[in-house]
Amino acid sequence: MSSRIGIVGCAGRMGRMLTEVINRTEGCSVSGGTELPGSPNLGKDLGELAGIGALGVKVGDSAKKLFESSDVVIDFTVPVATLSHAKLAAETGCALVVGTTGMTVEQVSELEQCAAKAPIVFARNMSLGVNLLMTLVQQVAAALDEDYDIEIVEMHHRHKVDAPSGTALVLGEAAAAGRGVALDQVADKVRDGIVGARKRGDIGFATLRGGDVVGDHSVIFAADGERIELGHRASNREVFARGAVRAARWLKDKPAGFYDMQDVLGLKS
Ligand SMILES: NC(=O)C1=CN([C@@H]2O[C@H](COP(=O)(O)OP(=O)(O)OC[C@H]3O[C@@H](n4cnc5c(N)ncnc54)[C@H](OP(=O)(O)O)[C@@H]3O)[C@@H](O)[C@H]2O)C=CC1
Ligand SMILES: O=C(O)C1=N[C@H](C(=O)O)C[C@H](O)C1
Repeated sequence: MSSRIGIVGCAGRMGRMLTEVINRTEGCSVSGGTELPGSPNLGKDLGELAGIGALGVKVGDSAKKLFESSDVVIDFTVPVATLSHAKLAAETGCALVVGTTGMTVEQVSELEQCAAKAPIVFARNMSLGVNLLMTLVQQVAAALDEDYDIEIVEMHHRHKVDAPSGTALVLGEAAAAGRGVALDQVADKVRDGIVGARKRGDIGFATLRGGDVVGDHSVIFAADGERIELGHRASNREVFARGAVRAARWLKDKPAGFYDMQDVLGLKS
């Protein structure tokens, strides 16, 4: 049977890309989409918004109705909205795929609590490439000692509102795990003014914003005399949307629980 997939935030950059990818994926259909009350996009056709021609599915403002009429809902919005959607998932039992970044530790914990009542995939990067990179970064960090300074550099488009990116933080967590430390004990996210020399063992972050960059990430291991760089560049948003749709299909018959892309892609050992 076809998977009915709903999209909250369907007029956003990722929302529009999701409409296109779901529509062309065999065995999937777009069950509906929402934007906030008052949005100029309410009532518009999701297909028209995505530039693929009318699908006969209009943008609504009732997330509750969307959860009741979908097998899975995909959410790339903002943290506060994602939490209200997760509560609807818990109420209705509808599966949820979350790609929203910029959530606090407390917000992620609330999301996880909702996963006791509905299956939820949460991944700050849905691309296959970044999920493989996470494993590589952990392995390299485990193989090197603190003579290798770890710096994470990311660049995104001018509209991005959160920093460092969710992916940069995930890569930082992978590097910290490789070293057997917690990221929040060693992260250095802001440098401005006379901040002193670099502290041994720190993991530094640098954030660049500009133009239409979809998402570039580099993890640099810098020692005296040599430098190793592992990186990923997304050249379009389709990689994230394909990952999200893959997660939605994987999630359809799963029991309630909190999953990530490593589960979806079978990368956990
Ligand atoms: N995990 C991953 O692989 C990826 C994650 N992301 C993350 O996804 C999120 C969205 O990114 P992007 O698509 O570029 O952002 P956009 O701002 O383009 O899209 C977000 C959309 O959600 C809408 N929205 C906000 N609140 C609600 C609500 N309560 N109900 C319905 N719709 C709502 C916004 O409406 P309005 O504009 O009116 O506020 C907007 O249309 C970000 O956190 C980003 O970092 C992005 C790409 C990949
Ligand atoms: O906002 C974006 O665009 C992206 N956000 C995610 C992040 O914060 O890591 C994933 C991707 O890099 C694009």
